[in-house]
Amino acid sequence: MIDDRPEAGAMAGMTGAANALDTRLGVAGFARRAARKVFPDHWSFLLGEIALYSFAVLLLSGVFLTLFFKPSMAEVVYDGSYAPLRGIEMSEAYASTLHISLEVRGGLLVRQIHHWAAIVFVAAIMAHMLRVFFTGAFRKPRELNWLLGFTLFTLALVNGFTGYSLPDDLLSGTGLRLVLGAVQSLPLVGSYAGFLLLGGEFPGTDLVPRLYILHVLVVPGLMLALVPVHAIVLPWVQKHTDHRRGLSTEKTVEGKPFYPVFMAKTAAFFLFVAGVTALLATIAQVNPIWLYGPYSPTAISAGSQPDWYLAFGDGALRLMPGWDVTVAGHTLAFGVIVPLLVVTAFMTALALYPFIERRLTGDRAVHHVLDRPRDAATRTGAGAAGIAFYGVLWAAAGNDIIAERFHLSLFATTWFFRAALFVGPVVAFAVTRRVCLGLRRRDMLLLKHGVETGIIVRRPSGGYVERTRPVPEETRIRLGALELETAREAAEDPQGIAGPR
Ligand code: HEM
Ligand code: HEM
Repeated sequence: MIDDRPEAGAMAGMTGAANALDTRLGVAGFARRAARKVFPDHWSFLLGEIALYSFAVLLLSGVFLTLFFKPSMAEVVYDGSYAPLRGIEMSEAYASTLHISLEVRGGLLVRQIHHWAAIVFVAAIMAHMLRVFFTGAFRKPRELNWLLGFTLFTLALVNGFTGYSLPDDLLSGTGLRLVLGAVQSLPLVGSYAGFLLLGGEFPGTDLVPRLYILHVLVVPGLMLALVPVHAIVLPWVQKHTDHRRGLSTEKTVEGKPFYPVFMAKTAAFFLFVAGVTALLATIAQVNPIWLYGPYSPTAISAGSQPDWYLAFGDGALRLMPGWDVTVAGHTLAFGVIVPLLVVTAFMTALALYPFIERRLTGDRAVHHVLDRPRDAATRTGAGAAGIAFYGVLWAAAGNDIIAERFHLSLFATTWFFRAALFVGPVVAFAVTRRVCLGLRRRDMLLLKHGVETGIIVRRPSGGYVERTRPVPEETRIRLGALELETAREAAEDPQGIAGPR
């Protein structure tokens, strides 16, 4: 019988192609297993995918920009279409970014897509990192993936900074000047590190080409190598974690197969992320460099701010008093060194958190089932303290704007943030921990007494009691009834194994 349906030809073609590939590479077995691989379904697992897809948008839009951007600090006289800057001397980098924005067809849109994608990218990474943190998904066996993720986070921050610096306008130059100042004030190595970056004295002519190579080759190359290992290979090999629900346990995962369900969903999700980024780039202006003019070492740019994700470093610098100490003829700029140390200590604690928690709790067990934040009250409190610390530094980067808009004294604002930096994390830790403990106790009460029905009955003896009904199985699983019971049983049985700590 001849199958004359229109899709029959396509199917036969695909089967033919699959056979041809299998006879050459022997991939059929793997492909079949891969297609059946199960992915758990939960909205919070999409945060990592948003990061993944905005990275793809960055790569695509970045390639377009390289076609027109000139990474050169050679001086040219502007004669483009933007009248207010005509006749002004500027670097080729700035002139070419103006050209992309104002003359290349679709150039402004792609530049804005690139910039918005960078903003969304880092926001998604942070949200994803917080979900991994608060659910304890970093515990054994995923500590390595946490470290890989942290490396990706740092690389994203570095690339955001180098990208922001490329157009060589007044704003990017001010940011660069600040970072170079910080690098140069490092004891012993500062001057050499500065020369290495600049290829001579500030501003030199090598900085933009060097940042360019970092921005389009070195850092994206490293990320391209690490992202698949982090987001695909390791979750595949170690299996994805899941929340306590349904059939998911430490040994099994409940979810949809990779093909066709997950693939269709994730492809649609990529289009959604790309679409939202393009929409943002269409309606919301970002970094209108033509308004700022070219960078000049003598110009002062007031009110300049970095992209949101680097603001915490700027805030740390703003909060520290400008203390200088001279030791054996060398000036130590504590105003810069202390904020650098604080930011480095914060980032190091973040990177090493899985190992710190393991040490403190003694929990060496393998975990595939996630915690709810309330299950680990101390960890959740520590996370809230970290957010408060970061948040204060971040907000302090806008101390001048806050002072101006709210008609406050700049000194009062700065002192407020200095105090908040010490008090905020302590309060956040104590309050969050207590809230978590309270919620956990409520869960335990529910498991012990059952669900209230509102029906009061009178006992033959005369007393009144409320009738309760058993907690539904799904809720018992979610609240961790099993874990609580095994822990209690083990604790009560002197011969039993020790309960998980
Ligand atoms: C470029 C940045 C990043 C991308 C593209 C990315 C992407 C992903 C994706 C797609 C997954 C699997 C799905 C999911 O759980 O969301 C994942 C898992 C994971 N990520 Fe990331 N991530 C990034 C950064 C980070 C950071 C900064 C951390 C933490 C410091 C981190 C820690 C983890 C861990 C521990 C897992 C395994 C979680 C599990 O199995 O439940 N990632 N990542
Ligand atoms: C982690 C990935 C990346 C991040 C976070 C990032 C971020 C940025 C940012 C914030 C800018 C300034 C945009 C502006 O002018 O307003 C920029 C510029 C630029 N980026 Fe990227 N980028 C990334 C990857 C790439 C890649 C992979 C390429 C090329 C293959 C690229 C090429 C460029 C070029 C040529 C510019 C200068 C032109 C311009 O400023 O419009 N970027 N990048």
